[in-house]
Amino acid sequence: MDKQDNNRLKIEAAFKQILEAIGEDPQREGVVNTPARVARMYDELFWGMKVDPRKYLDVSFTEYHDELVLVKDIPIYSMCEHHFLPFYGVAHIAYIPKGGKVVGISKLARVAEAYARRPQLQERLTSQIADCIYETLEPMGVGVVIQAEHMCMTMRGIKKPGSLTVTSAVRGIFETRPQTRAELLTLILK
Ligand SMILES: Nc1nc2c(ncn2[C@@H]2O[C@H](COP(=O)(O)OP(=O)(O)OP(=O)(O)O)[C@@H](O)[C@H]2O)c(=O)[nH]1
Ligand SMILES: [Zn+2]
Repeated sequence: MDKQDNNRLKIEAAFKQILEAIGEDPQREGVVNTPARVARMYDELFWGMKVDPRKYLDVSFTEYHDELVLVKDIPIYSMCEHHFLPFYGVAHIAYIPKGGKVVGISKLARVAEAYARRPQLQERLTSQIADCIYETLEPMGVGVVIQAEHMCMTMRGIKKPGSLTVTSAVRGIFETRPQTRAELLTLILK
């Protein structure tokens, strides 16, 4: 049995216990395959645990556009590490290349996706994306903004549906030049 099979079995066994603990009959027809389904689903929701997202930025190429590149409204789904409930929304990722070092724009979304598919905090997700791009591409600057709704705040707890959490992480020129940062935030949030 390989490691992945073994991990799925662990999740299955644990989820069967959760079913029992909430008063379900784990043999009931409707839920008998649920532990196995949850195990497969967790593979999908947490696949980012197994990758180093820096690899997506290995394939940079040269194009002398040393000005803003902004990919807006990238949908993201992540899991709150405190409650294991989803938080979801959009990520906006901007960078200003240096020395013509650019990447395919889909790679920015791939970086966001890989970090989102882990137990996360919105702040950490935002900084991880920014740091990954800043350290790998060594651009003039990077700015990341995420706007998300947290189900742990909407369907339970304080129950405030529609509340939106906005986080930002800026590096390089966006950090040192307030005017450049202000221009970016205006473009992102309009
Ligand atoms: N900063 C931050 N907090 C988060 C994030 N996701 C969830 N939380 C918060 O994590 C906190 C966990 O607080 P606890 O008091 O330990 O847990 P709790 O009793 O379930 O808290 P309530 O949600 O207030 O009922 C809550 O305030 C959540 O709103 C996130 O991405 N960033
Ligand atoms: Zn939560």
